[in-house]
Amino acid sequence: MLVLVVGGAGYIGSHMVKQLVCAGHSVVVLDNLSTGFRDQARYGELVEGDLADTALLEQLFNKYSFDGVMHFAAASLVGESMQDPSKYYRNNVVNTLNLLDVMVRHGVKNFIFSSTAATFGEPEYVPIDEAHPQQPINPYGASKLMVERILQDYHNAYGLNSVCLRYFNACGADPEGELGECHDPETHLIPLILQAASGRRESITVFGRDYPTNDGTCIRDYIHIEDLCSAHLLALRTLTDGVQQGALAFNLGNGQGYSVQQVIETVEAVVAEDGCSLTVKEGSRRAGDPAVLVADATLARETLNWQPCYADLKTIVEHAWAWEKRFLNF
Ligand SMILES: O=c1ccn([C@@H]2O[C@H](COP(=O)(O)OP(=O)(O)O[C@H]3O[C@H](CO)[C@H](O)[C@H](O)[C@H]3O)[C@@H](O)[C@H]2O)c(=O)[nH]1
Repeated sequence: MLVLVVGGAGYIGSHMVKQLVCAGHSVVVLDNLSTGFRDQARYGELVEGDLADTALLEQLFNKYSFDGVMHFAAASLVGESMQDPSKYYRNNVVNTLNLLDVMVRHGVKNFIFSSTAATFGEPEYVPIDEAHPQQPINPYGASKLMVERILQDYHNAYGLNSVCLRYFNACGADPEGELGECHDPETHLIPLILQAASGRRESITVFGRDYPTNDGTCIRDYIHIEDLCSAHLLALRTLTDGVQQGALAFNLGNGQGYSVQQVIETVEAVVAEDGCSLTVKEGSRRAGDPAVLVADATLARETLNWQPCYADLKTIVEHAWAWEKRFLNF
C-alpha cells in the first residue's frame, strides 16, 4: 500500500510511519515540522508543508496514487483551544476539509482520522463506549467532533470511507528507543513526571487531590503508542480490503484506569532503578479535567480484531523512560 501520513513527524504520526514501513508499506509524510521534528521523520519520504496549501496537496495527489490517508496533524491543547478557538477550527476543521476535498477530487477513498475522548465531554458513565453522547466542552473536542460529522456526510455524498479513532491518553515510546514524545510545550502527565525525574524539570505538580476517586486524583486510560498505531493499521486494512465501508468510529484505550498518584508511583519505581527520584508538588484542579476517563474499546477489539499488547502501565513507563534517558549522561 502507498499511504499519505499527514503529521507524520509528530509524536503519534512518526510511530505510525515506522509501523507502516516495518509492515512493508510505502509512506509519504506531509508535515510542516511546527510540532513535528525532522529527527522524528526518519521513515518514509518527507514533504514539508501543511493542509492549508491546497496547491501542494493537488501536486501530491497528482504525483502519487495513494491507497489511503492517515491524518494526525492537529492542534490538541484543551486550554489553548479555549483561548484561541479560531486556531482550532481553522487548523482542525478547515484544513481537514482541504484534505478531504482533494481526496474526493482524486478518488482516494480510505481515510483514518485521529479523534479524541474529548469529543465526549463530561462522561455520563464509564467506561465510555461508542454509544456515549458526544457533547464536547471545549473547542478542541468540538473541532474533532465536527470532522467526525463531516466524515459521515462525505461517506453519504461522495462514498469516502473513514475510521475515526478516539484516543484516550496516548503515551509510551517506540520499544526500540528510536522515537518518543517531544512536545513543546509538554503538557502530558507521563513525560512531565519523567522530566522531573531526569532533572529537565524541577518538579511535577498534581492537579487536584479532591476528586471523587480512591486517592482523590484523576483517573485516565493510558494507551501505548504502539497499540494506538496497530489499531490504525488494522483500520486502514479493513477499509482497503473492503471488509468495512462507511464512516466508522472506535474508542481506543486499555479499559483500565490509573490515577495520577498511581502513575507517579509507577514512575518512581521505574526511575529508582537508575537511582533517580522526583519532587511532587500539590496544585489545584486544572479547568476542564473530568475525574475519570476510561474507554470501553470492545468494539475495536471485536470489529478490527485489535489486540493491545501493553496494558501494563509499568512497561509503558519503561519505554517512555528509555526515551527520556537520552537527556541524561548515563
Ligand atoms: O502536570 C500535570 C499534568 C497533568 N496532570 C493530570 O494528569 C492527568 C492526565 O493529563 P494529561 O494532560 O496528560 O492528559 P489529558 O487527560 O488532559 O489529555 C488527554 O485528553 C485530552 C482531551 O480531554 C486531549 O485529547 C489530550 O491530547 C489527551 O492527552 C489529568 O488528570 C491531569 O489533571 C497533573 O496532575 N499534572
